[in-house]
Amino acid sequence: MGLFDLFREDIAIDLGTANTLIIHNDKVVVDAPSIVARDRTTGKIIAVGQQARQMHGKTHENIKTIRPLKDGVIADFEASEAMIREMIKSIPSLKKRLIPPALRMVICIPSGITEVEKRAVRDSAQHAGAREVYLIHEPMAAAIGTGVDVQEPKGNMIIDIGGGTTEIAVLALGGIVADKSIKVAGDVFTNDISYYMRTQHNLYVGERTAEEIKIQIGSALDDLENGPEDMAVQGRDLLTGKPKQIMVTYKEIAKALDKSIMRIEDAIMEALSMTPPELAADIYNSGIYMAGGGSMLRGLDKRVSMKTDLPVYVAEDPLRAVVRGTGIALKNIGKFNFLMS
Ligand SMILES: Nc1ncnc2c1ncn2[C@@H]1O[C@H](COP(=O)(O)OP(=O)(O)OP(=O)(O)O)[C@@H](O)[C@H]1O
Repeated sequence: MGLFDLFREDIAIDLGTANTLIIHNDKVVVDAPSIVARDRTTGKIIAVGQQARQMHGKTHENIKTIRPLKDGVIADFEASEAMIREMIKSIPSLKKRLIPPALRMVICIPSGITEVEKRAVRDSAQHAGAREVYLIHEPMAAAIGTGVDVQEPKGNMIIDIGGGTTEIAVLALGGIVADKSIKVAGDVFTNDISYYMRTQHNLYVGERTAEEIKIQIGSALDDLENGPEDMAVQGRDLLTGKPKQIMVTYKEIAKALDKSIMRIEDAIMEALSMTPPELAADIYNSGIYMAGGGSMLRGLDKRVSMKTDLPVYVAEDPLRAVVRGTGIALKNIGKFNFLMS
């Protein structure tokens, strides 16, 4: 270990549209919503993560809550930099250091990202204190985090359904052979539910409520073996303006999400059709891996399996697969040639 190593700390970041996760010393030390609250008058950041999320949708005119990332990429540079900085500051094991450490970071980025968007991630990290920044494509990180050996001469298909993007990639020999990225993922599902509530029930629900509905009773199939119980949903009646409650079934949510899921299915079919035949044969044998929070939607694995006639495996703890993979990449910086410095 060199002298420099004593002052260096390594962290892996999954900078997501919905959630940001950080691994330090093999442990997930940050797992928080990607939200920042800013005071409009002073311009100061007053809260990030969970605390900012609690304010989301409930702010008065002096406070603004911002989601710094949109569709997997940085939409508000200043807010994302502040968010990264505050989240790093909150890591208990780093707080103890008398001298601020030189940070080496591995950050994952969507595969369809432009050079300008890549630059924004790198700059945000550097402004937040990183000395060395390495980037890794999200599907690669998701595959590693799911336990796939990405270096072997064998094709593997991974689908990462996050908040802003669904990334579908065929990986072999440490590289991405075919990929398709679409902006249909968890956030669109949430919007579909809000739209359904407004148009079918005249009920205006906020983003948080729509997301709760998705998590509690969301489904990709309208016929589940053990379907969830109906859910009581409160919001504002669009006709009378009064607060109101209605009961919602999972079958209704399956209907609300159907079109968006069809777009994901189409993207998967397109990625499969771009796959070279030898790798297609491998995928036929090994099936498809799914990760990301969106993959937790009830029945989605079954629906993709029915569409592709392939077995589908959902990662253990899908919300953490990407950061787990990023953490493994961090430990193997010298070994993994697909890490971009
Ligand atoms: N049980 C669940 N069922 C359905 N969706 C879920 C569930 N739990 C979380 N989600 C959704 O998963 C999404 C977040 O997933 P994830 O943290 O993997 O995304 P992200 O990495 O922040 O986004 P991106 O990769 O697009 O930048 C959110 O839209 C959230 O509502």
